[in-house]
Amino acid sequence: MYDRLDTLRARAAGQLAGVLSSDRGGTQQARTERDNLATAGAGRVAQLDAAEEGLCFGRLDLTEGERRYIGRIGILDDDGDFEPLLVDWRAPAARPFYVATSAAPQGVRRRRSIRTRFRTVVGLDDDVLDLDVAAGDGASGLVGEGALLAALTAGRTGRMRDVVETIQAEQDTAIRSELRGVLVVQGGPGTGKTAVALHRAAYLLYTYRERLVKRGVLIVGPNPTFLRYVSHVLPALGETSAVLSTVGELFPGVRASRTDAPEVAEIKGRAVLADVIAGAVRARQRVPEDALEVVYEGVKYRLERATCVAAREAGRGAHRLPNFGRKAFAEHIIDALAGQVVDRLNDDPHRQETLALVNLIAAELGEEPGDMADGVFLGVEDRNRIAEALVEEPSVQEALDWLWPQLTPQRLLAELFATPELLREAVQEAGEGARGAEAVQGAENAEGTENTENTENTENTENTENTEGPALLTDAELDLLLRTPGGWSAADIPLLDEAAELLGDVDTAEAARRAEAARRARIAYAQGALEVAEGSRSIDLEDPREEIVTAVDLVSAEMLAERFEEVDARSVAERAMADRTWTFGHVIVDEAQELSPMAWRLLMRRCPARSMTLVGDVAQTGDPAGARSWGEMLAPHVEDRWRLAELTVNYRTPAEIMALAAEVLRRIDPALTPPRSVRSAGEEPRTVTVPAGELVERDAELAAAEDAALAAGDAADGTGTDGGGAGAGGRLAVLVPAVLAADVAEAVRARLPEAGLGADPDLERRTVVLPVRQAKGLEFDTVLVVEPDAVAAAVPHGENDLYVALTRATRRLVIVESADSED
Ligand SMILES: Nc1ncnc2c1ncn2[C@@H]1O[C@H](COP(=O)(O)OP(=O)(O)OP(=O)(O)O)[C@@H](O)[C@H]1O
Repeated sequence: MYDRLDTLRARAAGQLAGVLSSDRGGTQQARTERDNLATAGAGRVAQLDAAEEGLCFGRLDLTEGERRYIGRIGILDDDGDFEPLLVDWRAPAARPFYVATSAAPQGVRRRRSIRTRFRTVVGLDDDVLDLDVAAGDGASGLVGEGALLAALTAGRTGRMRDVVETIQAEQDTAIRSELRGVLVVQGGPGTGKTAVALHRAAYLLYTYRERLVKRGVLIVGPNPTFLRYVSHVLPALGETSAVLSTVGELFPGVRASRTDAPEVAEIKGRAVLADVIAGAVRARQRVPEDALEVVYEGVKYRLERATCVAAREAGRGAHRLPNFGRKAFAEHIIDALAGQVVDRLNDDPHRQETLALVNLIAAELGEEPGDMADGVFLGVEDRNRIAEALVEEPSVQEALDWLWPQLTPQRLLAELFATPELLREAVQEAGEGARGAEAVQGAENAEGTENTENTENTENTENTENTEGPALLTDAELDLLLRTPGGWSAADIPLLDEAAELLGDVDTAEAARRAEAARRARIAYAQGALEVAEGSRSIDLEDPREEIVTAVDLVSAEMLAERFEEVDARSVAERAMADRTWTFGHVIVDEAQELSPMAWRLLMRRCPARSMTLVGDVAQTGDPAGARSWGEMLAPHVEDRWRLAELTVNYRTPAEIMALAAEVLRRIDPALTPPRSVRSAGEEPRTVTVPAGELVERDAELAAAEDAALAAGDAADGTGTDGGGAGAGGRLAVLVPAVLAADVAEAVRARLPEAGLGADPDLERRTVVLPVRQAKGLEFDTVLVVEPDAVAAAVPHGENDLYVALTRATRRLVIVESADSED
């Protein structure tokens, strides 16, 4: 198989070299096609390279005598019959490797796990399924137990690895679940949810390639540290077309750099903010109490309230989105002003004298008095010219901007959060808007019409009665939202997206309009080209008895135009991340319990087809805006149309450590069951109690001792490197309450200068110090949890954070608490 891999690789590399060295000239079209070929060729080479390590890892001996090899990619024999030499792990034929048991052997007699190191086989594990039945074995429920345990006890490296060789049956079911609809994968710590999420992405891209490569698959993770931790898994599986992102990176052109206090982030995450933003948008379409004055050519004109109300109605009637309705509104205002200017000029006190003079001249010339005789002084064209001049007038522009500004999401939110009056107006308007919409909704439902557009805006208004309801946000909450402008936080991103949605993307609409105009131009051009072809058809060939096929018969103008369309050479990922309105073929969310209702609204917009995989654990929710229940979280978007896959086996945390974590889980919710650990470590968790004043120093001391122990392991393995760099012997994390993070990091640095510290530390360092919240989704061989009581006491999800912290270790857990905290 490796011989065949070498051949395929040489061929792919040769083709790529050919494309790259070919003539760089030619038309734009030719260049773009060449770029696309080169990208595809490079992808193929990368895919073949990725298959090198562990190319073939399984064999199935079927009862019927067939033998199948399972591996990272599919390889066909090329001796003429193109029999599969190796079956891709994602192909249906590979499935029994993951799910066959002695109770349900699926035609499998023997499953063999093959372990290789480079190109040498170093181990075999056989499950003889019919023998297992005879011996009463196979009760562990694990598939390929030997290979699995070998994988689980290996030292961690600071990067997540793929698990294709040892996927377990319940994970396989989730991975291969169909593409459509919303799949929720719920599982306790260490049950392989992240592994499932990533392998599912690879499976979907393989199985539904045509459909998914064009729109892309988006994988959302909780923070950049986590994304870096998992970022090697898909490339190692030969997949490079998934987009990894946090929610904070999903608004093009904005990078979240500001940090919100947790209570502020929580308010910003509430679904009611959608109403507040809708209110803010409406409130920006103002009318004056009495009238607004504008100055044109030194003369004051009044825009009466009634005129402004009528203009606002005209704008709102013209388009649902204010940035598109504004044109109609502005035309109304300008028209009203132009009318006033014309009237004023016509009422000029000198007009009668001028008229008499003009008539006199006309009479002298022996001409008719003409138009002017009936009093029409300024015609339609004059009025249009005045209107054009008015649009340019600063005073008029100022009035228009006050009445109905053209807003970007950034300007709307920056001004909203910096101006108490705007915020209050927005909330008031939101209350009225929501009540109004609810009434409309009620009426429409009564008529039996379905209105999907409005449901999203009214979904959180149960508590706003038709009469005056409770305020959507309290005064104290409004105060928390106020801040000076400058920079955006992660919690602002869904709000910006919401605002863009409610205002109308002028840029996007403009781009679409230009694209459509260009398409029409190309069609017109192509039509011309076809006509020329038709006209120049040789007369000699025009034999009515023969069916002559010409270009005109073969292609339509549209087809020809498509051929000339410039193909966008950017990757799907690049295009998707640059376009706010991009919709993905599938969206996968890891640690999905952490997302706020506002973040869900953003993600749902990126996936209108609702083809999604959401993995997480509602018992691990740490974010104040996160979810308590999947049903509650999903109801506004898909009601109860989602399916659940549950993972019950913990592959990470040894039984001894899990027993301790289970106590915390009981405190979170006695109804929850901890996942069953697949192995024990043979070592109980250790608690070290230290005097309160020495806590920080002793943490550093213990961290140094554990670091040294891991380093010794590295040295024994022969994988160690100098200092605190990467080695395969294992990783240590010191997990601390946020308030102690800086002090402990400083003390650890003094002893271990190479340790990974700070907001986004390098996880490949042997030792890292992390605030507990940052440890979500990660794992380490040894974990030191500092001051667990302080972690648990944090509001509102302290116990959940502690549960997360206690379940990060694959081998050893040390708890450090101060004597005071024990009291
Ligand atoms: N089938 C498997 N074979 C080998 N290792 C596995 C398997 N499933 C999971 N693991 C390993 O178990 C560990 C935990 O997996 P993962 O991080 O995906 O769990 P999780 O459910 O996302 O955990 P948490 O919710 O605590 O973040 C990882 O090291 C992963 O590689």
